[in-house]
Amino acid sequence: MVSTKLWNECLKTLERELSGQDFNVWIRPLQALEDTQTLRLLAPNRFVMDYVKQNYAEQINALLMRLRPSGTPQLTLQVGNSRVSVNSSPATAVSKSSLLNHAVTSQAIPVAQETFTTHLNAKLLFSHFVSGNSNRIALSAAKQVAQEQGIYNPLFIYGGVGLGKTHLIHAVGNQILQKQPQSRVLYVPSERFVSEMVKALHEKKMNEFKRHYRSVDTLLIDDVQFFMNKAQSQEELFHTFNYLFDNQKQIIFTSDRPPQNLQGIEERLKSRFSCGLAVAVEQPDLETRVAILHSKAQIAQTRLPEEVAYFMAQHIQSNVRELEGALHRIIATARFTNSPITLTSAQETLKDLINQTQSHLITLAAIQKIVADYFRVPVSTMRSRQRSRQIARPRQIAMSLAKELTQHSLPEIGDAFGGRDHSTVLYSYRTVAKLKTADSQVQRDYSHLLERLTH
Ligand SMILES: Nc1ncnc2c1ncn2[C@@H]1O[C@H](COP(=O)(O)OP(=O)(O)OP(=O)(O)O)[C@@H](O)[C@H]1O
Repeated sequence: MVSTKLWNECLKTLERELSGQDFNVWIRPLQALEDTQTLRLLAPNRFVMDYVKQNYAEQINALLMRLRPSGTPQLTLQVGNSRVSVNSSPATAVSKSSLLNHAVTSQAIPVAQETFTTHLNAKLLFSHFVSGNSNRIALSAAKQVAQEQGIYNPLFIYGGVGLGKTHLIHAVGNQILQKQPQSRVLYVPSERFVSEMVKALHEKKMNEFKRHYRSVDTLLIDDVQFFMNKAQSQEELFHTFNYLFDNQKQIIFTSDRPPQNLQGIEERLKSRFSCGLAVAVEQPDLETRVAILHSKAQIAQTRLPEEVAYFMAQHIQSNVRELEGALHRIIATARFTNSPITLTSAQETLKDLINQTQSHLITLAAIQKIVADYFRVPVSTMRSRQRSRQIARPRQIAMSLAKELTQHSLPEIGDAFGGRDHSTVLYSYRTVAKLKTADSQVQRDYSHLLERLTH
C-alpha cells in the first residue's frame, strides 16, 4: 500500500492556491509515491512533467517545508504511473488504460465500409495558433490530447465567439493524423450532426448513421450549444458518446459556454461533458492580438508595420475573427492599390469599423473608477502617492489597462495617475504582464476587469 498522506495535504493547499483550471490540468493528474525522505511525483507524460517542473516545483517545495519543517522530504518528478509498477522505468510506466481508468467493453467496433472523410481544415494547425494568457491552458490541454488521446476525455473547450475554439480542435485532429495517418479522426459541427441524423431518420438509415459515428477514433464536435432543446439529437449524442468513451476513443467538444450553463441540455449529457476536463478560451490581451496579427500577416506573406498592428489591436478587441477580417481588408486594399500598408492607409481603410467602436471608447477616468471599485479602494488612490501594495497593485493594473485599451500616450497615462512619468507606466505594464503569467489570481482579476470595460 503506497502512502500519499503528505501529498494529500499538499493537494488541499494547492487546490486553494491555484485556479481551478491550473489545478485540474497540471496537479490533479500527478500521482505520488512517498516515504519519509522522498516525495516522488509521477506525471502522465513528459509534457505535464516539464510544465510542473518549470511552474510549480518551487511552490510545492515551499509547501513541503511548511508542512514538514523538520525532515522535509526531497521532491522528484518523473513520467510514470504508480498503478502500473512502482519500480518501472519512466519509459515503460505510462499506461493509457490506467489513465483512462475505464473498462473496455466487449462490444466490437463495427467496421465501416464507406470512404471516410475527416472534414478537417488542414490549415488550422498548432503552429499557426498564437499562445497567450487567454488561451494558454486550453492550448496546453489540446496539445496533450493530440499527443496522448484519452488523457482528458472528453476535453471540453468553451469561450466566446471567434476566440479560437474551432482552430484548436482542428489542430488536435491534424496533429493526430500527422502521427497516425490511419486514424479515423472526424470533425463535425453540431449542426451537421443534427441534420445528418434527421436525414437518416427520414430515410430509415439510422443504423448507418450510428455505425459511422461509432467507427471513429477521435470525434471532434464543434458548438454543442446547438444541441440545446433538441431532445432526440441529444439522445443520439449521448449514446454515441457512451459508445466511444467505453471504447477509449477520444472526444472533444467546443461550446460558447461552460457545461453547467447549457440550459436545455439534459443533465446526464451535461455530466458527460464535464467528466473529463473543461477549459476556457478568453479574450486575448493586446500583446496577443498584436502577435496574432503578425502571424496572420506572415501566413499571407505580407509585411505588417508594428504601428499598424498596434493600431488595429487597440481598436478591435472583441474577437479574433473580426481582427482577421480587418487584416484581410487592409491586405486586399494594399494589393488593389498596389501600395504598401501604412498607418494612414490602415486608418482610412478601417474608418467605418473604427468609427463604430469610437462610441465605446474607454476613458482613463472610467478605468480608474472600475478598477478602484473592483478592488474596493477609493478612486482617489489611483492618483495618490501611496505605495502600499494594497494600493499599488490596483494602480498598476489600472495603468496597464489604460495602455491596453486607450489611445493615450504613456506620458498622458502617467499624468492621469498622479503625475507619474512614462517609465513608471511602462514598468507597471510589464510587471502586470509578468504577474498575469505567474499568478492566476492576477490573471483572473485582469480578465474580469477587461471584460467589464469592453462589454
Ligand atoms: N490564438 C490564435 N492564434 C491564431 N489564430 C487565432 C487564434 N484565436 C483565433 N484565431 C483565428 O480566429 C478565427 C476565429 O477562430 P475560431 O473559428 O476557431 O473561433 P471559435 O472560437 O470557434 O468561434 P465560434 O464560437 O464562432 O465558432 C480563425 O481564423 C482562427 O484561426
